[in-house]
Amino acid sequence: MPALRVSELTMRFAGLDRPALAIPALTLDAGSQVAITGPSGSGKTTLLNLLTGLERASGGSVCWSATDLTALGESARDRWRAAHVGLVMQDFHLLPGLSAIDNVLLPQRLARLRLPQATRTEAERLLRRVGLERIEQTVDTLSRGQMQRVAVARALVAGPGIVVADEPTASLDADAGAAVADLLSGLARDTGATLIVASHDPLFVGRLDRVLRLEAGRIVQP
Ligand SMILES: Nc1ncnc2c1ncn2[C@@H]1O[C@H](COP(=O)(O)OP(=O)(O)OP(=O)(O)O)[C@@H](O)[C@H]1O
Repeated sequence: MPALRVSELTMRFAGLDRPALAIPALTLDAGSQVAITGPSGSGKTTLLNLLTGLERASGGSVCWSATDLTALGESARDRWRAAHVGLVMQDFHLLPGLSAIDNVLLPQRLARLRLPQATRTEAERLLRRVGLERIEQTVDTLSRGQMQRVAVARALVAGPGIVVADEPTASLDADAGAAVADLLSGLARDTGATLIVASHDPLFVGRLDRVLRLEAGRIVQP
C-alpha cells in the first residue's frame, strides 16, 4: 500500500506559459527514502511544497493514505502538516536567543497548552542522538552543522510519519553535511518515517532508496 499517490499533478504560476510542475503519476511506499534532484528552477521546491500542503496544486491530487491534500483548505492542510510532517530547511529556521532544547520544543509549545513531559524527554533524547551535549546552549553560538542537527531533532520530536528536507546539507561543509545526511536517513529509518529530500549533494542522494530527477517540472529518468 503506497503512502503517497500523486495523480495528474500540475502547478502553474502567473507569467509562465507552461506549468512549473506536471507529474502524471507518482507513488511512494511508506518508509521509503527518496531524493529529488534536478537543476535550479526544475521544480524541486514546488514539488515539496505541494507534497507537504504548503501550497495548493493548480490541478490533480496529492493523497497521503486516505487524505487528499488538494481537497483541503489552507488551515486543514496546516493541521495535517503539523500532525504528520517534520520539515528541515536549508537555513535551519531556528529562533535566535533560544537554547537548543527550547528551539526543539517551540513548535510543540505553540501547538498545545501544556507540554507533556514525554515530549521534553524525547527532545532531550533526540538532541543527544544528534550529538548535542549542551542542550541549554543558545543556538546563536552553535556551529552551522550543530544548528542543522538541532533542526533535525526539532523535525523529528513529534514522531512524524513523513520527513521532508529541502537542501538540508547545502550550506554545510562536507563533514557537517555527511553527519546531517547520516542522521536524517538513520532517524527516519529508526522510526519508519518516509523521507523525501531535495538535494544536489551526490553523497546524500546516493544513499537514498530512490532518485526522482526533475527537468523543467517533469520527472525524467536519473
Ligand atoms: N511563487 C512563484 N511565482 C512564480 N513562479 C514561481 C513561483 N515559485 C516558483 N516559480 C517558478 O517555478 C519554477 C520552479 O521553481 P522551484 O523553486 O520549484 O525550482 P527548484 O528546482 O527548487 O530550484 P532551486 O534548485 O534553484 O531551488 C521556476 O521557474 C520558478 O521561477
